[in-house]
Amino acid sequence: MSSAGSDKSDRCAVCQVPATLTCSACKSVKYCGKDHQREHWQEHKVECESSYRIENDAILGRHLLVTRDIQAGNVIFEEKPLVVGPKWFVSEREQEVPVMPCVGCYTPCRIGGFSCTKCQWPCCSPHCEDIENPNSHGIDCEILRLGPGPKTTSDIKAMTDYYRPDALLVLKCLLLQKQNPKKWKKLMKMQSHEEDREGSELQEDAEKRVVTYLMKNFLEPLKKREETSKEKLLEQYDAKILRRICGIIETNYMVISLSTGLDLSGVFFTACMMEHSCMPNSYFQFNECDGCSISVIAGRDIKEGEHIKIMYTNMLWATQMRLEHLQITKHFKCHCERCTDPTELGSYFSALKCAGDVNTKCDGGIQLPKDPLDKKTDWICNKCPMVVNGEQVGYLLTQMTEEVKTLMARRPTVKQVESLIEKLGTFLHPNHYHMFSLKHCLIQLYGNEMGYKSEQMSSSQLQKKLKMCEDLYDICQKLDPATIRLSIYVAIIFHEMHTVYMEQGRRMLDDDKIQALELFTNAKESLEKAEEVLEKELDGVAGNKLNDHILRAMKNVKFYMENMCS
Ligand SMILES: C[S@@+](CC[C@H](N)C(=O)[O-])C[C@H]1O[C@@H](n2cnc3c(N)ncnc32)[C@H](O)[C@@H]1O
Repeated sequence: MSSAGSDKSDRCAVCQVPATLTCSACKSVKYCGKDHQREHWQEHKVECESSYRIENDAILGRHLLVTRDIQAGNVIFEEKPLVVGPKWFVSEREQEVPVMPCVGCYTPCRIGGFSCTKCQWPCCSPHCEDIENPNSHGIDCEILRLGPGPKTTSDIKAMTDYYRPDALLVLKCLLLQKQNPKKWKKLMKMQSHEEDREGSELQEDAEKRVVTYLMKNFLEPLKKREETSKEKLLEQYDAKILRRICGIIETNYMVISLSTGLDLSGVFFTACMMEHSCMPNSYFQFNECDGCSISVIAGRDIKEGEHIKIMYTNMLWATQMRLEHLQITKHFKCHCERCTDPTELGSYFSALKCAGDVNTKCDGGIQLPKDPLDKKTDWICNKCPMVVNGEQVGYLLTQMTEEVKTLMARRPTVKQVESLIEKLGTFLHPNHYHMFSLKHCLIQLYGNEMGYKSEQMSSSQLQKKLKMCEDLYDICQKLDPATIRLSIYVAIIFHEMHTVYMEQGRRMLDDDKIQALELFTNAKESLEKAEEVLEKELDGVAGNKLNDHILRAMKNVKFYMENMCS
């Protein structure tokens, strides 16, 4: 692991020799002498004046420690990116779609449409200002021009294969050494997990898609050009440095979802030091108008001495899935409170129902992993002696995952979702992650599908939907008590609760206006809660869309409260 420039240790933050001079303001960074203290000030002053500092330990590496209490909702710090570029992880399906960010300004553009007249890479318009701006596309263009271009421009496959957004991101990182040496120096200090990546599938993929591709098409021609012209454009551009950049990106990149619906990747020097926890205390937002700068915000009250923690993986995955994802992409094992608890904070998100053995039926037992951190662990029942081995559980879940995925991919009907819930319910705890996703889908189908429109649903069906919403909310609260990561899910749940209250209120209007008003008030409160949790997601397309929907629903509720209940 590379070392930090300003972590707290007994060594000089600049040259790493043993040091005794301490920064008098924060008392946390040491120097060998005044010269290095002065040299380091520009970099250090941000953290010196802030409510956190960089620490370093053997397990976490660099991480951020809070130096004074921070209230929920407060911005802990803001930072400009070292690099912003096209998406790093491009799925196989996405690789075939002929759309990529404009090589100048990142507006989505069609491959085969407009292109930069010099390098021929796709751009949004012949008048794109960034294409002409030497600070955004200048040096990229100089390198991209050296490439041979796609085999043919009449075949979309040949074009999508040639114009690779992930390789462009790596090139953008590489070119920092020319464009902005200070940023390049910082980038090179970031963790890359180079040794851990050796021989891994991710590394082999990056080798083919990025390293070999960039070397063959652009960097070997650059070498030839440099040899002929005797002029050096870049100091380092061999395969080794490209591999290192791939590791730095994979370990650190953040997904920036633009309002255009396109995702970019960003690398930030300090924000990327935030550690992972499946129980995060902070979240972040990007500001598109400010070059995609990041704001890190406290998701709950954070006490002095706590670490700033975000979530690198999916909160709605089971422990085994999260652990595997973190191991493959970030090379560590999470030991947070949720990962080490077989019940996953009392949510029973991975729990199975125990069926007992052939001779003795089990009476309502629940099966949980004995050691949740071990993939091969036995699963034991909390009521009977039944033990199932990890492999069998894995096999069962793989089958179920396939079934759930297939159903969800083809716009399922209420009946189809209900029947899969019933089928899987024989084996799975009602809170299991498969049950959660099916039920979350079902609450949105109830009220919308023909035959299940709110006005068509019976009172007991409405009650069933409401109960399902409450149960789902209860699970979300256990997994994410301050609703830091599950805002969209929770907002949907509240929105669906509101639809039930509205329908119940409408049915009461003729008989009991006071009770109807109470139900409309419940609907209004549910929408207010939805609005509140969505605040964290207002920098994204999905959050904004849902927010608009909620604002319209709120107008309707207020209309009913003001005009129908008197
Ligand atoms: C985005 S970087 C964070 C900064 C990094 N610690 C450094 O020193 O540059 C992600 C890496 O930090 C380490 N890390 C983050 N969270 C961790 C955790 N909860 N437990 C162990 N290692 C963690 C892992 O090595 C991971 O690949």
